Amino acid sequence: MRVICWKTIWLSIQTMELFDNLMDSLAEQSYGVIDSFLTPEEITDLVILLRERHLAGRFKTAGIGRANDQHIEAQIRSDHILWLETHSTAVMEQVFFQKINELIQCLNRSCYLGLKDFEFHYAMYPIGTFYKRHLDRFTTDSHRKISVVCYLNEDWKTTDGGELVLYIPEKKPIKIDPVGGHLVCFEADLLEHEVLPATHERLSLTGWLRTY
Ligand SMILES: O=C(O)CCC(=O)C(=O)O
Ligand SMILES: [Fe+2]
Repeated sequence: MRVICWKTIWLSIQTMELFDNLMDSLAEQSYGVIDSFLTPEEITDLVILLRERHLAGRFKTAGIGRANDQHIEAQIRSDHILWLETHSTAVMEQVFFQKINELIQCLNRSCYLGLKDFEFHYAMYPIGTFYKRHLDRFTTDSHRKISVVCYLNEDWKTTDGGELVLYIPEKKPIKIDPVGGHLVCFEADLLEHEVLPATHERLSLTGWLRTY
């Protein structure tokens, strides 16, 4: 006899509701936020992975420009990044990718975006570092449709700074605190944005949903 796990059903109904709200917000304002995309335990596991890899010297100073034409511009951005491998054997990264795949399916169903792929990197912003106002999509690569940032900052306070500022055309800029577990999505070719300096190290998973 099949046992129905009500907790699983309840959790997936909750996730669907969160995704529905995100779709509405994306359609109306070109951006959306989910407050509890990751649980505190999931954040802790991802931070452990991030720190292990950082200690192993695998992070690089982030550059600007296309993948095959990157150069470092410390006046524009000064975070350190490490790209994730899609076929990672780390369980927590696979759990994260599974959630991103569910998000992609939802976006394709509701917004007909034709998303087929994603790419993500860990980002570590040391104290006082920033990423000046920019647009994520390159003029020569139109396949990045949606920018996604998932924060990994445990116990973040508003006074710690490090806000993501979204510049929505003809509206007042929106400031978002990089609170652990929060996920922000926005249209990669539309919204200019910047990362303000923080008084604490600032951690995230940042990526793009692509049409291939
Ligand atoms: O970390 C954030 O809030 C945004 C990061 C960002 O804009 C980027 O990596 O392109
Ligand atoms: Fe960006």
